[in-house]
Amino acid sequence: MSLKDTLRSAQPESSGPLVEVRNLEKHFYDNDNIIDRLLGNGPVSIRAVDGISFNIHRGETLGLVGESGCGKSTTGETVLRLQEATDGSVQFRGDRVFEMNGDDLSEFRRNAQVVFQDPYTSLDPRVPVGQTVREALDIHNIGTKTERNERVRDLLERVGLSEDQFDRYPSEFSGGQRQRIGIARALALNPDFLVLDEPTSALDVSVQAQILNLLADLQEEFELTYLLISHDLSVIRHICDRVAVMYLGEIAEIADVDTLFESPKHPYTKALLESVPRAETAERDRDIETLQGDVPSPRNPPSGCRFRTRCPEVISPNSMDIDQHVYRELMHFRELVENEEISVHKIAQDAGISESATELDSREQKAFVETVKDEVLDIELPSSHESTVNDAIAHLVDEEWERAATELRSEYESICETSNPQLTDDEQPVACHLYK
Ligand SMILES: Nc1ncnc2c1ncn2[C@@H]1O[C@H](COP(=O)(O)OP(=O)(O)OP(=O)(O)O)[C@@H](O)[C@H]1O
Repeated sequence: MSLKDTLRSAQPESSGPLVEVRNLEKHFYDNDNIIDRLLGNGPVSIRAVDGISFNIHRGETLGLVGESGCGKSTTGETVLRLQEATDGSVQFRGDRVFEMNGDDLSEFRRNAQVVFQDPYTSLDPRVPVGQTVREALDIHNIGTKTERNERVRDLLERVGLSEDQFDRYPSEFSGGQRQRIGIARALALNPDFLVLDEPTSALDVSVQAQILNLLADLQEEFELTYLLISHDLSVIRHICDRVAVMYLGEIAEIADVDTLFESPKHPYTKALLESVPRAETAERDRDIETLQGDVPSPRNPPSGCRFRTRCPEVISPNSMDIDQHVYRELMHFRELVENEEISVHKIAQDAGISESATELDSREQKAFVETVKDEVLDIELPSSHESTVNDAIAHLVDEEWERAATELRSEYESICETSNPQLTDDEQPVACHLYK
């Protein structure tokens, strides 16, 4: 039996998705060392991946897209069991990956490989590239050394290098060539499944398309299944069949690639698409609603829908007649009150209230309220909302934070804050209260 046949026979066929991810969680912990414990600091969890589910079908490319820090790489590494999951399950060809050991685990490691982002750091500068590509064959003790070297030479040619580059060192290759070596290394054991973690983002734009085309050709030739992680929507569009959009450890939307680009549902997907620069002049001048601010910290994610602090379509309470911009400002204001982040003393000074005043007369009270509105609430408040907001602000004079917050909450709380939407169970699953 040839070495290729040996590798091929290890892969029995079965029906169903190749990879099934269910409620996957990966939390990291800060303040978890002995010094922190001695100082009495409790561990703080970082919810990098917080309960995500998706399938990857045989032969397809599923894209995982989202801003930096939303948990894409942690997802890829946890699916491959390079990181230990906190909870949830991954099935590969129907077998539970987190329960594998011995031969099962070794078989899974042969079948599920990774290509990393940075071809500069992922190759050992002291090892000739042929040896690097051969390493996995050596570890799994596959074939004779001559057969292994022959396979490596084949692979180098297949990824667009030449077999006589076997004994060269990584420093002798360009970035694109090094990524080709990384791909050859990932293919050595004839895997079924590759996680491609930002495979082109460290490369020059001119080389990116060549690597993506190579990945597409290899997928067809070797019937590969890909999970492609990228923050770059043009890369996603170029190569993916379906796309899962990730935000702060959760999945916001899953759709096939054309549907996602032509009719996105989730406000986050829409904002991501809007933030891509357009080539056409007419399009360049459009009124772009880009993403405001940064992704909140996964140490303390927002309640309810995680995107609601940046969402342009937050749902206001039933039948409230209020402009979206005003509503978001009021939500932000309430958060400042809840977190006691308004400098009451400075505002009292700015309002001309004497430090020694124990009780304010109605003129001072009014001046305080107006100064808070001027300095903190950066909007023209419609008259129908004046009295609720003024009453709440008046409580801040006596630093009655909770009372002020309760009044604002009772009037302005949104379902987007109180309930975390789950992915719908339909053709284009989306996790947003607008699509119940
Ligand atoms: N080993 C770790 N210890 C603590 N926190 C971590 C660790 N690895 C990742 N994180 C945190 O988990 C969150 C998700 O990180 P991750 O790298 O998975 O995101 P990403 O979407 O791949 O972003 P990027 O594109 O920047 O790599 C981030 O807040 C990150 O700081």
